[in-house]
Amino acid sequence: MGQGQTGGTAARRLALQLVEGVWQDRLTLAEMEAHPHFAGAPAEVRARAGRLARATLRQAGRADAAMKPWLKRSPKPAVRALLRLATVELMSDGAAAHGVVNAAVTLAREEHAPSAPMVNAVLRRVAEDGREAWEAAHPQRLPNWLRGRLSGAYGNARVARMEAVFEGTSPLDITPRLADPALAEALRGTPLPTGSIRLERAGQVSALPGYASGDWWVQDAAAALPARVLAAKPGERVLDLCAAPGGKTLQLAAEGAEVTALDVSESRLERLRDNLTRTGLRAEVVVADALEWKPPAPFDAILLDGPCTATGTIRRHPDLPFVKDAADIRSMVDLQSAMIDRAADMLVSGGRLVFCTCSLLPEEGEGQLEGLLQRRDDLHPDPEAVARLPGLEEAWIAGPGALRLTPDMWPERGGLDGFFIAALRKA
Ligand SMILES: C[S@@+](CC[C@H](N)C(=O)[O-])C[C@H]1O[C@@H](n2cnc3c(N)ncnc32)[C@H](O)[C@@H]1O
Repeated sequence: MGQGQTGGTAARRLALQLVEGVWQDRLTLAEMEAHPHFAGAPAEVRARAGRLARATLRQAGRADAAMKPWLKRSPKPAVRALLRLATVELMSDGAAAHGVVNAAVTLAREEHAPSAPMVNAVLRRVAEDGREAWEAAHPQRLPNWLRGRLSGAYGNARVARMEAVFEGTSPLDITPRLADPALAEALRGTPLPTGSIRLERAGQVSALPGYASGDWWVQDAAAALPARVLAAKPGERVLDLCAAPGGKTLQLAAEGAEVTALDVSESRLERLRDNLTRTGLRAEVVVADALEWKPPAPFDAILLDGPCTATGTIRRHPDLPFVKDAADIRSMVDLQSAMIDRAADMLVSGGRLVFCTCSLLPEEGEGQLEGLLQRRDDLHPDPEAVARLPGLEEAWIAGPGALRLTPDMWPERGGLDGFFIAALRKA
């Protein structure tokens, strides 16, 4: 067996472990990729395994449709994972069919020897005749815990459009430190109306022009909106209450505000500090629990990007629907409401609060806004703050002072992450 084939089987073995870890053990890709077992593999094996695992998590539904006609009975989960992985590679990777099938049979022999002949037979049929069923299949459906909630909030047709988005990969968005028309050209990117720059094919991020000099940072176009709605002014005292790894802190600091960046996670704040160093921007960094920390003085403005189910980021994190479930929602919602109250108490009279979550669930967005307006009579929606947003689209507005972004928006530009953003002012 030549070098390429050996490497190919190693990458597929690692990819199989990743998808099984997600589907069976509910481990995140980030957790597994940080583990020495994965991190110790050669870089090209890791890169290929990561790509293959993500493609499989995104398109397993299509793979099931393509192999169904040739499966006599339902295979056990580990064998199904292997069949899905190989089918996705056969149908979407352009890899030579014999190499994919041989590698899958090798992997089947290692762990599930009695299934190897079946794996061989099914994959040969898929390679020859699976294309039509693959292409005709509905994009992979979200798990029921999430699909039901999203259908209730957005309707079945819109959820189907989101599922189509979740099958594909996402472009790379960057936020410039300064508005510089030459930057998009230098990066061969497209300026977006909201101020971000979008790159269709990025390659290695750290090799791009302006990375080392800190002229920009990676941040989804939707994730860049909350800080723009807050519109920090030079010299203002601004608190970024859940700050790490710091994309929004960098935006606030780039506006010249005196920023305090607080987060409970020391390790995530390390990344924030690295980002500040690279960009040459300044912020006071505080490691603390937002619910317990007492500020020396109230703030002019606060950005609260609360912890949430992160369901708005599925197109970048295809493991997420499988590792989370409905049990995660209640505790997140309670924590967010407590943080909103804490933030409101830390504001000067007349101060601005922007609350946001990268969630698609109304409980973590629209419901939070409704709840806080019922609970508190000192916070009021600030529609003017939203109206000033560059590139604002009518379809994003979700009531006074509120924006709702979903991944099916901007289809002609390549989509964007899901977010809920509310702008408020303290009486
Ligand atoms: C959505 S992330 C923040 C992303 C960040 N704003 C950015 O733009 O890079 C939520 C953050 O909340 C932090 N967090 C969770 N519970 C917290 C608490 N009780 N106090 C402070 N931070 C907390 C997490 O560590 C996490 O970094």
